[in-house]
This record gives sequence, C-alpha cells and structure tokens, in this order.
Amino acid sequence: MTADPILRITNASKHFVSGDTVVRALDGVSIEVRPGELVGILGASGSGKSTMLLLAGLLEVPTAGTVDLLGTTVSYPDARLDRLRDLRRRHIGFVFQKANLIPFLTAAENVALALEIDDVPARAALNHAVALLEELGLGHRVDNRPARLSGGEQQRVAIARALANAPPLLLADEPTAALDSVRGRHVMELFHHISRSAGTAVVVVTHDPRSLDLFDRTYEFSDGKVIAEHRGNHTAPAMPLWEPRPHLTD
Ligand SMILES: Nc1ncnc2c1ncn2[C@@H]1O[C@H](COP(=O)(O)OP(=O)(O)OP(=O)(O)O)[C@@H](O)[C@H]1O
Repeated sequence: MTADPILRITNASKHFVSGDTVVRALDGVSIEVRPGELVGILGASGSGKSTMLLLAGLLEVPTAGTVDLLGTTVSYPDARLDRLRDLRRRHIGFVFQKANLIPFLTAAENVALALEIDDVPARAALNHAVALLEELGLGHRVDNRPARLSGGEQQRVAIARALANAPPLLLADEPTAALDSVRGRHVMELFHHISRSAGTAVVVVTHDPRSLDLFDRTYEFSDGKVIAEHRGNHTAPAMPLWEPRPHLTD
C-alpha cells in the first residue's frame, strides 16, 4: 500500500512518575498505519500496548516524540489535551474490551446516540444506525436491548457505534478478550472487513494469537519498545462478511 499514513507515531516515549521512580511505559516507539490497513499491537502484559493506544487516540500526549494524524503533527509533549478533543471526536473511533452499551437503549438507539451527540437529527441518526447494524450482520437485532444480545453481538454493536461517524481511524483495546474463540474470531474478521471495505485504518491491541493471520502488519512490544514488525500478505476476504453467513447470526 502506498497511501500516506492516517496515523504516524514517531520516536514516542511516555514516562510516568510514580513516587520516586519513573516508569518508562513507552521508550522511543515509531509506528504507522495506512488507510485500509489492519494493524496489530502485540506484546506481554506491561509492555506498553495500552499506553501506545492512549497516545494514538489523543488521550495522552507523549513525553517525547510526535503523533501525526492525517498528515499533520497534532500531538507532542507540550500539546494541550483539551485542544485534541475535537480532532479525537471527529477522526477516531474507539472499541474497548467490554462493549459498555447503554442497557435501556436498543442496539440501534445505542449506535444512533453517537450520531445525535454529533448533532445529527434523531430520525436520520436512527436510520443510519439501522443501516450500519445491517451491514455488520445485526439487522435482526436492531430493536433488542443489550441484555438480549450475545457477547459477540454486543461487541459488534459497539463497533457499529465506533464507526457511526465514519472515522478514518479505529482503535481497539483487547476487543476480543471477553469473548470465546469463535466469537472473538468473528469480531476480528469484522475489523478486517471494515479495513478493506471502508478503507478505515484499524489498530487492534491484542494478546490473542489466534487471529494473527488477519493482520496486514503487526508490531510486537516489549518493555516499552517495538522489538519486531511483521507484514502480512494483504489478501482481501473472499466475500463480503455482511452477506448472509451462518456465523454472523451467533
Ligand atoms: N498512569 C500510569 N502511571 C504509572 N505507570 C503506568 C501508568 N500507565 C501505565 N503504567 C505502566 O507502564 C507500563 C506499560 O503499561 P501498559 O498498560 O501500556 O502495558 P500493556 O502492554 O497495555 O499491558 P496489559 O496487556 O497488561 O494491559 C506498565 O509497567 C504499567 O504499570
């Protein structure tokens, strides 16, 4: 792929002062993510993966180094986090380990809420939410509340919510950790599909070695550093995932 990176992190460090000691959570890390790429951040517990995602998501500024979003340097040691809020809201979607859906809203209403917060009129927001859920294989679940959905379905609603504003960058922190292996695989296939179909740059932090084949690129972290970078083969999926397939109705 030759497109310019959506996200580029250059020589980034993040140090936390904890009592008398300084924790080097990240130490001179560089990564980049291009449109349509599914990128994995791997590594043992404590290796700096989540801290990397905080920098990428403009939720923390680096102690040293820079974060470029869509070709512009937006985050650096003196950058003000409150000024990054709007960029974050417009350009970055987040998915976490737990779906964290609002229990008294339906699946469609949960997704629509993300749009209404962005001043999209309620009716248009709901229509878009339903269309997005249908695309992600959840057309039969739009009117269900979260308690009626499986863990995998809830996570797919959370992914739809993160995609509602069509962000160019989607960041996911251990999104399959709470799922069994089959449902975890489906969620990873969905990320793969989103990267291919929408050109979204998707970054997934994971401990899970079972979906390594889906990544275009992986960065392996250890002690706050990138110790290995691997590139995959960029093969497109054989068929769109939102065509009827039995595994999408789990
Ligand atoms: N706010 C903080 N204050 C002090 N130390 C921190 C802070 N955040 C992270 N750390 C430390 O930085 C290191 C990297 O943490 P980080 O959460 O990025 O690792 P991780 O690879 O995501 O781990 P896990 O897989 O367990 O979530 C750890 O030693 C952690 O204890």
